[in-house]
Amino acid sequence: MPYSSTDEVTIEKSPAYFITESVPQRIHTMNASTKLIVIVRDPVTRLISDYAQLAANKAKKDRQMASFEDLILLNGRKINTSYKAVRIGIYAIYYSRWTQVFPKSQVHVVDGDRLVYDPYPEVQKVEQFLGLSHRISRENFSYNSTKGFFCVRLNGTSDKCLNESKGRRHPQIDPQVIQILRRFYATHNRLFYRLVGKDFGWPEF
Ligand SMILES: Nc1ncnc2c1ncn2[C@@H]1O[C@H](COP(=O)(O)OS(=O)(=O)O)[C@@H](OP(=O)(O)O)[C@H]1O
Repeated sequence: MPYSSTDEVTIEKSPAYFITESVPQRIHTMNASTKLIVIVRDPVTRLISDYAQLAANKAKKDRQMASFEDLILLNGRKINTSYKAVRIGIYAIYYSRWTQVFPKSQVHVVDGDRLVYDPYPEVQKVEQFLGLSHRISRENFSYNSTKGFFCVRLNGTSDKCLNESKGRRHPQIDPQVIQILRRFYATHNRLFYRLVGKDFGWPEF
């Protein structure tokens, strides 16, 4: 990480840090005052998004992906917990790991579902958490109906949207499989809500 001067905040983003066991202690050893931000979304949607991303990457190489159901279910009914993308959604495991090393006051959890449909309040909370004065306003977000997402408006006119690899169309999944997944994640989600002190309201059925 580069050094920051007193009027700078250095930000680094690595999604895999959240789940990698060795990372919390290594970051703490590097700088114990580091502030951590994690963006979470309904783990079922996260899992489908993960699958859509892998399928899109395979399609680019003219390769086909196994079906979602074949990957996440054993014998068509039981959740395959050895599938990495399934385990990533058990946020309580990873959050506990981080908060054994860092105080909870240094870990901010962003509601990723809300970040999509109403980004401003989530971004405001991040400014506050980082101790920054409020510079971002509602006018800095404009809804792009073609993309179906908010984009960032910087100088009043030009919009910066995320590229097409973000916000892909998700595949249709059998509602029964969704139900099995929702039941599987429900207990883990409730534990996560307790640990964070916030109910994200992810569907359980
Ligand atoms: N404004 C805006 N525009 C487009 N997409 C948005 C936006 N805000 C949040 N998102 C959601 O970000 C999801 C992609 O996040 P990733 O997990 O791939 O991000 S990363 O791995 O940390 O880079 C991506 O998930 P998918 O919809 O599954 O692609 C989006 O839902």
